Amino acid sequence: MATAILALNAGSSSVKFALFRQESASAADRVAHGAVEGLGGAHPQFRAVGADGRVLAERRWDAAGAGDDPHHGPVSTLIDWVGGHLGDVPLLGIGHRVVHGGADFIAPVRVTPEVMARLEALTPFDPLHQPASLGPIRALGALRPDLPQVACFDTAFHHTMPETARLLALPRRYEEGGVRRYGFHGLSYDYIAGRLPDLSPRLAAGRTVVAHLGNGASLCALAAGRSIETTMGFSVLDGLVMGTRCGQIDPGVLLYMMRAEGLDAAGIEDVLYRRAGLLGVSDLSADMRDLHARAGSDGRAAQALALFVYRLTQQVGAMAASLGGVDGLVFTAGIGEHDAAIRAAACARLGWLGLRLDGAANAAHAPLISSPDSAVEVRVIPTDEESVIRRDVADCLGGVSGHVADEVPAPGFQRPGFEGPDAERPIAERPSFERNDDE
Ligand SMILES: Nc1ncnc2c1ncn2[C@@H]1O[C@H](COP(=O)(O)OP(=O)(O)O)[C@@H](O)[C@H]1O
Ligand SMILES: CC(=O)OP(=O)(O)O
Ligand SMILES: [Mg+2]
Repeated sequence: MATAILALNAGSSSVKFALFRQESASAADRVAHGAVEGLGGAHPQFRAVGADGRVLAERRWDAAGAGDDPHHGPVSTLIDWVGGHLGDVPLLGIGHRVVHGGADFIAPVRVTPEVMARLEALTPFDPLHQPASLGPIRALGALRPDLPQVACFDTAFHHTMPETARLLALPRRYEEGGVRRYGFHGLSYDYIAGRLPDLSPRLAAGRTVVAHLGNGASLCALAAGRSIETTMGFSVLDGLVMGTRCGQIDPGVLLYMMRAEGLDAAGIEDVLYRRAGLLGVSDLSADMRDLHARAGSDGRAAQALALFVYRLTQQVGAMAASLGGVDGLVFTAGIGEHDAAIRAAACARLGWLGLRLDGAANAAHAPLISSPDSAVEVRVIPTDEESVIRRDVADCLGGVSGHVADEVPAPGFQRPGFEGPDAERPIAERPSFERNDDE
């Protein structure tokens, strides 16, 4: 019998969703997707689009008088629409992207009041994403207590990182309190790792740097498909320059903000999460498309682009050092999938790795964009966090799981044959950096 699964991906101002219909263990189809946008604003709006791109529903409403919970109205609109759209097909459950799972949650988990309490306790670790992740779960729990909900964690995929990579150089008591590196964007990296065996057995078995470049941006070092390092750490602020987040920063700057400007925690949080990054440097926009459009005439827009690419390539170098070389580079998410100019600029700076871009393939957004003589295989793979959530829900609730589950290994899956860079294996014995079969 057919069943359905709803996958939610909540951000600070929007909730994206995908609705899957599963006929059997081998067939799961995305029948609709869409978003509620403008959360917290005066006029949130809901839009659902079918698999063929046709708009199935559009609603806009007045948030005034909707009560204290900004998620209640949007979530009730969504779940009512889903029920009507599915007709007789039962909804098996709802999966949620939850950004922080802390040290304990290294696999998807069915939401219970006890699980919710533990996830709420992680809010100080990510004061912006965690409430956005948990809001829809709470609202749905109140509206539809009969529906099972599953939390799928952005942190879980990185549980394979070696201990050394997890440590921050702080007094031990911080580590004992959970102040250590976690890594994020794990649902996206899980999806990419699951695609590699089909797309490139060489990258699936080798050393691959994945660049998830969206509003939030990070890199992941995959050794035989497992995360061994990533640029985000304790929080989603670390690593690359992002739309409005600072990325890697000297902590001395925070002390300066406190002492010289008198900023408190909320003030610093506002600067680092919402006013920094591309927006802060350009003083113009957090959106790459705006910056490209203005870079010719606006020096600060050009500088923001240059800094984004500079830090990106520097940190690809750091991932390469952790992996002991690089066989592949994968671009994904909004910028990674669509911005040929950023990919070209980054690849030009990575020539020292033996990387050679195929300019025409890159301009055409082809799946393989490196030239045949490149020592590093460069690919563009559109990410799909929602299909990983669907797989996790199906696995967690013991129902059927469809084709993605066959492609994407479950969290905790241990691929044989690569112990990671902390293994006692000399670099010379690891797969060669120059592994081009044509050479
Ligand atoms: N055609 C494009 N060219 C350049 N950048 C793009 C393009 N399309 C989207 N982007 C960038 O992608 C970013 C959003 O990426 P996305 O993965 O959708 O982010 P998120 O899921 O974190 O909200 C936007 O801020 C924009 O800068
Ligand atoms: C973890 C994170 O930064 O998520 P997003 O890119 O959706 O903001
Ligand atoms: Mg995203």
